[in-house]
Amino acid sequence: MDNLIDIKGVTHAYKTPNGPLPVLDDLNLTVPEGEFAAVVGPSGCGKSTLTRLVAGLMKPDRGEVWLHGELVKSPRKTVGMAFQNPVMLEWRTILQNVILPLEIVAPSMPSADRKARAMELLSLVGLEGFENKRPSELSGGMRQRASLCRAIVHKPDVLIMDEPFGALDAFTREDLWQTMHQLRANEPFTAVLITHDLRESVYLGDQVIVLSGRPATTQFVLDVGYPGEGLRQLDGLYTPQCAEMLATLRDQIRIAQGRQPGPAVH
Ligand SMILES: Nc1ncnc2c1ncn2[C@@H]1O[C@H](COP(=O)(O)OP(=O)(O)OP(=O)(O)O)[C@@H](O)[C@H]1O
Repeated sequence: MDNLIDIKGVTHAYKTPNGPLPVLDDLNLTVPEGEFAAVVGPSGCGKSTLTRLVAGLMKPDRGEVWLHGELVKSPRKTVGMAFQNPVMLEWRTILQNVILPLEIVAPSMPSADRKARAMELLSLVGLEGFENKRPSELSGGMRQRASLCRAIVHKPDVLIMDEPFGALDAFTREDLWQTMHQLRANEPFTAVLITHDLRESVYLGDQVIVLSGRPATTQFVLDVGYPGEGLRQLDGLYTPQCAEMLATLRDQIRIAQGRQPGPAVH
């Protein structure tokens, strides 16, 4: 499998009034095409910075970011993004919000095709019938569903998500995890998910990348062998196999925070 994302020796420091703040240090990371990478690490270690570099919104001081065999030098249209608080345009309907990336990336696409593509995704995530509502008429979970549709409507090379489920209640979050799997089953894509939730990282990720404390480097990579076949089931999170993966990740986070690993979980 080819690597869709290849991050090679990336080092970056922000310029601040108190001098440079080193954030990433010789970070290497690869995500094969079609894989879902979850990135976890201590608060403030540089996770969001990493997403900005992959999207081409910033350039690293040193090192290279490659997407689909091309060196990233500027913002990429072929990246889809979703954040904790979806930014929706209130003067547009949900359907018009979802269509927006197509207007930018595929201006010559007939409007009936744009609409059909957006409706296909909206019905997949259970929002059929809400397409003519305004964003403020939807719940937070519904808005996030619509925002995921908008992030992949133009079939981006990679979907980057920065804590997209962080502001949702636990039940809605688990619903959205399942929606994420349905979207991938329908139309496989490569994804990078930043999260603070280790269960989420194991439920959604094919690999979980643990970043060290700032300046961050890749400290540990867990290959997730999720129990069961086909679409992942939430019950799988309560198996000994998942408990062990979660214990490993918890230990790695403690190490990244400069603390002692915890006692073994049985
Ligand atoms: N534009 C900027 N200028 C200066 N410092 C910045 C800038 N953006 C981020 N930082 C600092 O860089 C460090 C890493 O920030 P970043 O947002 O990448 O971390 P994070 O791991 O995503 O954080 P969190 O887990 O809290 O969301 C933080 O200390 C932050 O304050």
